[in-house]
This record gives sequence, C-alpha cells and structure tokens, in this order.
Amino acid sequence: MSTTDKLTADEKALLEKMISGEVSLRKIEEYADKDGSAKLRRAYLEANKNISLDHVSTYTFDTETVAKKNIENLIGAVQIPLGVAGEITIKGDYAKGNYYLPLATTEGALVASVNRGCSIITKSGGATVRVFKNQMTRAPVFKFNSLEETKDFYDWVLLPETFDKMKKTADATTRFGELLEVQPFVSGNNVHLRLGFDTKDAMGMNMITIASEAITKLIADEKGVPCVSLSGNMCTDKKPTAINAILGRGKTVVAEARLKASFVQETLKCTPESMFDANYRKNLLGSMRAGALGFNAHAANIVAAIFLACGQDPAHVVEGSLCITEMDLADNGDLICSVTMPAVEVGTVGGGTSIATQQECLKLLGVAGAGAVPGENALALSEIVTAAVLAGEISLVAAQAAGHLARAHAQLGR
Ligand SMILES: CC(C)(COP(=O)([O-])OP(=O)([O-])OC[C@H]1O[C@@H](n2cnc3c(N)ncnc32)[C@H](O)[C@@H]1OP(=O)([O-])[O-])[C@@H](O)C(=O)NCCC(=O)NCCSC(=O)C[C@@](C)(O)CC(=O)[O-]
Ligand SMILES: NC(=O)C1=CN([C@@H]2O[C@H](COP(=O)(O)OP(=O)(O)OC[C@H]3O[C@@H](n4cnc5c(N)ncnc54)[C@H](OP(=O)(O)O)[C@@H]3O)[C@@H](O)[C@H]2O)C=CC1
Repeated sequence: MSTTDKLTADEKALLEKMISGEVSLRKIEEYADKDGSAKLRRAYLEANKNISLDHVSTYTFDTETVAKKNIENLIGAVQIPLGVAGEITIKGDYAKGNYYLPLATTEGALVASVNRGCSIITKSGGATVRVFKNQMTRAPVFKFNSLEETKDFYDWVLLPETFDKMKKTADATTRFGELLEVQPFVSGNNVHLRLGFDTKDAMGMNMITIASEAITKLIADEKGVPCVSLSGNMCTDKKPTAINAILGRGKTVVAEARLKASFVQETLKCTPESMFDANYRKNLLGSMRAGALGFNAHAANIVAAIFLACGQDPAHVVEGSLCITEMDLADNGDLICSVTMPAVEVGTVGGGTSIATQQECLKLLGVAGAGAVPGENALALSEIVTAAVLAGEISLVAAQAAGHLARAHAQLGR
C-alpha cells in the first residue's frame, strides 16, 4: 500500500495542495503535526517520483522533539546496522572498567576487527587512557583598515583585562560553558580569534557559537569593529586542518596498550616485529609521503561507527581522523601500541544524544546524559572512543602484517 492510500480525506486534500504547489514541503507543518507532516512529505515524494518510501517510514523516535531540534523537512529514518565489540578493559581517569562498544556500520569485517582488538587489549591488561586537553573552539574573523589598527586590536586582545571582559560576557550566555582561552592569529589586516571553551557534557558547538557571538558584540561595542564571519575557519569545524592536529579541538586523548608477544601470535596471527614494521612503513612513512594529516590506518572507521551509534555529529569524524598510531617494541618483546587523538569532539547531552536509539547506546556505555560532575560523562566518552580506535588500529595493522586484509573482507564484507 502506498503512503497516499493510508491518508485520511483531510490529509489527501493537503496532499493535493502540495502537488499543486499551493503548500510547500516546508510549510506543511502549519497544517499538520510533525508525524503527519512527515507522512504527507513521503506521500508527495512517492507520487512525484513514482517510488515507494515504505522502509524510511519506520522509526520509533519522538517526532515532535526530533523535528524541532534535529532535522527539518523530516520524512522518516534510515537504518544502519548496529553491532557490538568487546568487552574492552579501559583504565582511564573517567572511563574505568569493562565496556561493550556499540558500532553502527555497513562495512563487513569492521566490528569483527574492533572485537579482535578489544580481545587482545583486554587479555593484555587493558588500555590506559588519558585526556591531555579539553577545549572546544570557535574562531570569528575581524577585518581592519590598516596594519596599525590590526596591531592595536591584536595587542588589546592579549590584555588580561580584555580576557576577563570576554569571559564574563561569554559565560553569561550559558549555565555550563566556560571561556578558557583566546588566541589571536593575524593575516594581513585580518585577525582570527580562536576562542577555546570547556563545554562540560555538551560537544558544545551550538553553546559556544552563541557565546562567541556575544564576544563579537562586545568587540563591536568596545572597539567599533564588526565581525566579518562568526566562523573564520580557524576553529576549525568539520574540515581537516593542521591547527586541530597541532593545538587540539574538543578532547585531546591518548590511549596505550602493551601487547604480550604470545597474545599477538595467538590472537592476531602475526608477530610484534611484523606489526612494528607494518606500522612504521604504512602509518608513518606512507602517511608522510602522502601528505596526510592523520597517521593511522582507519581511525575514522571506528569514530564514525561509534559516533553514529551514540548520536554524535558525524561530520566530526573529520577531526577524529587526525590520529597518530604508534607501535614500539619493548625490551621484553611486548608490543607497545598507542593512538594519539588530538580532536575527539563528543558530548553526552545535546545534539543527537537524546534520540531514543542513540540514548540506548550511550546507556550501554554508562555515559548517557549529564555527568554527576558536569563534564565527566563527555570526558569518559572521549576515553572510550579513543580506546575503541586503539582496538581497531591494532587489529587492522595486524591483518595487514599477516597478509589477511583481502581475505577478511572477502569473507565478511561481500
Ligand atoms: C576479520 C578478522 C578479525 C579475522 O581475524 P582472525 O584472527 O583470522 O579471526 P579468528 O576467527 O581467529 O578470531 C580472532 C578474534 O577476532 C574476532 N572475530 C573474528 N571474527 C569475528 C566475527 N565474525 N564477529 C566478531 N568477532 C570476530 C574475535 O575477537 C576473535 O576472538 P574470539 O572471539 O574467537 O576469541 C581480521 O582479519 C581483521 O581484523 N581484519 C581487518 C579487517 C578490518 O580492520 N577492516 C576495517 C576496514 S579496512 C578499511 O576500510 C580501511 C583500509 C584498509 O582501506 C585502510 C588502510 O589503508 O589501511
Ligand atoms: N551552531 C553551530 O555552528 C554548529 C552546531 N552544530 C550542532 O550543534 C549541536 C551540538 O551543540 P551543543 O551546544 O553541544 O548542544 P545543544 O545545542 O543541544 O545544547 C546543549 C545544552 O545543554 C545544556 N546542558 C545541560 N546539562 C549540561 C551539561 N552537563 N553540560 C553541558 N551542557 C549542558 C547547556 O545549556 P546552557 O548553555 O544553557 O548551559 C548546553 O548549551 C549538534 O546538533 C551539532 O550538530 C555542529 C557544528 C556547528
């Protein structure tokens, strides 16, 4: 049965108005509730394109909330298979214990691979994880008429009293966010202000965009300088950049595991030496020769899968891919593996985190919602994501060292 067949007489009359162009897809919400509007849009598209949208019509989330906060022109939902890897033992400052990792993907072999990484990490005593920096950034850009004005503004920004004023202004826009740092960057007669915030349990981009706008208004009032763009791209949001790789964005996190040689042989079917060699020539030399910003095998794979499962902004996989994977041989023959993730941008409140399926995945990790101490749930999630990346890196480097990559994907991925 097509969606049109399921419409009431009133809804059919509305559909006619959509087809005639009297009511646009966007404006249909003035005549129907969010669920009804989604249904009418599907009926319109089915008629217009002569297709069926039966499968996208199945979802369980609360349409009123989702259509208000998460999406416009809602027509339904797509389904991504969800798997689980683990348990993995994590020894972080915030994530402590054994975790099952929810991974949403369509790439066969990915969950098996992370699962294998979790298995060897856990057998070897777990992954130690530490957060080194925690600042979400927004960088508005200001234009000046002369170099004298540019330098005057730059110097003013660096005054401690200017920071105090900016902090008071920014912090007044949010109950949880806190301005931590203002870094000016100059190019000709332009100044980019990279504003760094602690956003507690929120990933924080809406929060700090509002706070940053308040700072631009303060600057307009105090210095008479209008802001050219609230984001001047030195933030840098959702683009691969050296500034994020060097200075960090969101959480900067490192995870490490020491793998016993006997476990490497047994679980990964190769040796510490072959993994060291593969990592050096592939992740370090190969990435360098390619001009990469991320020196890893597939950090983005794991970040994407866990982000989709847990309601994170999928575009932040770009920053998640800025990972350096290291493998070193210890004197006793163990393999010391680590991943350094400069920009893990995660939250446990806000964005897509409250959608029912994503909430369940966050609950599986024990980090849903606000932390008992604000910020601690998001910090725990950043440690979990980084440990998961370590598991994926160990398994994939091992598969390539053992010559098993094509075989694995032939067996599990097609
Ligand atoms: C596929 C494996 C794991 C087989 O690995 P194996 O060692 O031959 O498998 P095994 O049957 O001996 O099992 C070993 C462990 O692997 C796990 N495991 C094994 N099978 C499953 C399964 N079905 N479901 C869940 N877990 C599984 C599980 O932990 C198991 O332990 P056990 O539970 O038996 O004690 C391995 O060959 C592997 O990890 N290959 C790498 C695959 C991979 O990482 N793919 C990711 C995408 S590659 C890509 O997109 C990026 C790329 C490659 O282009 C990037 C680049 O340039 O490098
Ligand atoms: N605006 C933009 O330019 C961009 C937006 N995005 C989108 O932004 C969204 C995420 O923004 P984000 O600001 O994280 O989320 P939300 O806009 O959903 O806001 C989260 C709010 O939750 C409140 N809050 C309640 N408890 C806590 C707590 N424990 N810790 C922190 N905050 C808490 C805060 O309110 P209060 O501030 O009052 O304290 C906070 O601002 C995503 O949908 C993402 O896709 C992504 C990139 C850019």
